[in-house]
Amino acid sequence: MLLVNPHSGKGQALSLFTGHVQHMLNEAGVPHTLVITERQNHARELVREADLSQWGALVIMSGDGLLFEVVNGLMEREDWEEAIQTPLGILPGGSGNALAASIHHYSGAQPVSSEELLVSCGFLLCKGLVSRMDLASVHLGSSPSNPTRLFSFLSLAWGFVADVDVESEKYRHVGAARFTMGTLVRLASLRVYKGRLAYLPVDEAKNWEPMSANATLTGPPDSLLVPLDQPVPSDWVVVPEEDFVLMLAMYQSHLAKDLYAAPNSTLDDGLIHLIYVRAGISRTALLRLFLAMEKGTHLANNCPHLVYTRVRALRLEPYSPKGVITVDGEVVEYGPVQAQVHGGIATLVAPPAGYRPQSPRRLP
Ligand SMILES: Nc1ncnc2c1ncn2[C@@H]1O[C@H](COP(=O)(O)OP(=O)(O)OP(=O)(O)O)[C@@H](O)[C@H]1O
Repeated sequence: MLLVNPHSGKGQALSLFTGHVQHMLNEAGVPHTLVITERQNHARELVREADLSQWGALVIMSGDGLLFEVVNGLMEREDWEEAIQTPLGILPGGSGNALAASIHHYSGAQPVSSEELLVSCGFLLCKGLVSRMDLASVHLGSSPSNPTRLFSFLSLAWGFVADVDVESEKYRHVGAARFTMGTLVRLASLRVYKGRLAYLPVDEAKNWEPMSANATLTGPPDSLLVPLDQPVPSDWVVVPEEDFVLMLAMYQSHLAKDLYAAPNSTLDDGLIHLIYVRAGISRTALLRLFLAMEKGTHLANNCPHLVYTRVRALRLEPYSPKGVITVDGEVVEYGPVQAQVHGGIATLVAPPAGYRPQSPRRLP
């Protein structure tokens, strides 16, 4: 099933699909049914109810937001454990296209233009290789006794990055350049975000009483988390600083096509790559970090304000009453939030680790 959001990106997803990918699928003998999404949550409802045995894969042609709906629709099903093993595919039709860029990168290919990225993802779709993908379970807790849980395949952001993501929506007509424009605008009014950040380092992962053992939540138990109204367990690290410029948790390599934010990440490493920038960084140094992020060299920049660490779970408690938190680029309820990674629970149409593309052969 190929779900196309006709409004994604610059509003050309359907013509991009028919112009670049459809004939590739036909030539590769990949039968597909096109579903044009009609509204927000259409895809989520559709996959929640669908007879999944009919489909070899669920592929979306949109930005990451439509895949976010599909993942959460699958995880809301009674048979979530089986449902989330349905191979998921992505064709870049948005302006960010973080997962598509990550898959392209994992395939060993060099960075390319937006249209070439679409062709590359179409080609990988025709090949049909599948891999495991991590998901993070994210709890949003303005009401700690009844937290909302959702599943994320890409990122959790607060502060500078989340603000830029939301504020740059108005520049979406320029495509991927919207993030550069948004970054420059926000740099001009750089601010400090106050809150408490804590995390479970990779080596400390110990299981606690499963949090989702209550019957109301579908999905795997979050054995590393305790309820949001309780202090974090003793083996967590509480970051001493409470003034930040940004917090970014990534489970894939790219935050957008040209933002190679977590260069050490792989599709199913079972890790959250946590990056935070402490307050006190100058505008110039922050700009330098974002410029370096295009090449993925920002972590080697020796920036004293930047901290990078690999974790299994984290908790963020923002102090300011208003603000923006994004999950996979989508704005979610603002307030305390915690997450834990579930290694490799989803399946993605993407080449496995170590895959190297064959050099093109000339047809006889
Ligand atoms: N026909 C539709 N009309 C309006 N909204 C839709 C429609 N189909 C899907 N949506 C919604 O559009 C939202 C944005 O989609 P998505 O993130 O995939 O694309 P995008 O916003 O163009 O991508 P990007 O954020 O990279 O620019 C999704 O949350 C989805 O629910």
